[in-house]
Amino acid sequence: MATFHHSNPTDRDIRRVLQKLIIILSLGIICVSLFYFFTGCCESDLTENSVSDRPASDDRNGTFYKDVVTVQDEDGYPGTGEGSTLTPGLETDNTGKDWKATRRLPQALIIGVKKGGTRALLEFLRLHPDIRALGSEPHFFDRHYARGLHWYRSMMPKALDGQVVMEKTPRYFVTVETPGRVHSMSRDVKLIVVVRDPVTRAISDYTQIISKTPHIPAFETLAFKNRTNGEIDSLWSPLWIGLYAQHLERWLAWFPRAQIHLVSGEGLISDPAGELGKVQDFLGLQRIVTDKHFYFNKTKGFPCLKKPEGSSKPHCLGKTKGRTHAPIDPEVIWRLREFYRPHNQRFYQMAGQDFGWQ
Ligand SMILES: Nc1ncnc2c1ncn2[C@@H]1O[C@H](COP(=O)(O)OS(=O)(=O)O)[C@@H](OP(=O)(O)O)[C@H]1O
Repeated sequence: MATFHHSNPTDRDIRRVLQKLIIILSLGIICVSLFYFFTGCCESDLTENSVSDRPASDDRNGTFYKDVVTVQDEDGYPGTGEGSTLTPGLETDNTGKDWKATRRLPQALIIGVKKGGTRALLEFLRLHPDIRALGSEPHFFDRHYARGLHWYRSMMPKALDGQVVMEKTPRYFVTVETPGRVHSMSRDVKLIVVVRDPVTRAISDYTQIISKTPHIPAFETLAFKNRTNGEIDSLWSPLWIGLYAQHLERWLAWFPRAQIHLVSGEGLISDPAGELGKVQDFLGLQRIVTDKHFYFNKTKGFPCLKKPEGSSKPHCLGKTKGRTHAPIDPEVIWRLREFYRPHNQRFYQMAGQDFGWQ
């Protein structure tokens, strides 16, 4: 009787199927690895000078790390206002070379001042091809520091080698702990402050506050500790923020003067290209944003962009920028000018620059 020693055809089929499965699985693993490699998802470390980094496990354990966080901007700017959300790394690289770009900690920060013209400066700088700026205010050093540098970096837009990564959070200038924290991230970071006549700035600040909380007392009431003897309440936030010398002094304890560039808020309105030219020099960039990018919009009463980033249409800043200010008693304005005079003089001396506020 004939015997059959060769293997059962069903077993052979199973073996073939298994081999195919193993090959498909291996190919899958290789593809996924390549994808992660090229998209930069596996970047593991921070820059060398990131001394106050939290361990990645801390950041990702669900307490500190959230895929979507709520940010509260001073701005009220479309897409970045109070209660809006900011998704880590949502912005794409408009250079079309996204696969080469990585997320880095910022090399430059616009640290203030609130209502100085920080949004205008950021939007104008974004026209520069060598600048990659975060649109929203991350408030990392003042509010979200516990999330760690890993989280902060994940917020930044991807950038190519040679591009300058930056963000703006105007509150940094006045928060006591911020200079030291910024210094521990990087001692070389470039700092930009847009300063504006502190009296106009205070009124602008109050105009914003009252737009959100309409039933607060009048500016003229809040500005004084005692209206009868004319004693100014210098601790009232809209006035306290304008004590520029006091705030700058804290930054100068950590950073050399040459590392801090002061932009005139008034100049940014009257001559945006001139101020932008100086900022580009300070950042070590070619002067690419020039007067050909701006036009003066008579209806808005401010310079606007002929062609903003990612668009071919002219564009002015939103309606929360360039608001009509609340009318203030001229005598109160006069008193505030007297109050700020010595502070401004001290600030001009520290800055080595006279901003010409009355
Ligand atoms: N080009 C252009 N368009 C509109 N507004 C301009 C512009 N340049 C500077 N400014 C001034 O910017 C002021 C708002 O400042 P910030 O952007 O720093 O405000 S915020 O702190 O981010 O809320 C804003 O203050 P207000 O005029 O009080 O609204 C403007 O005076």
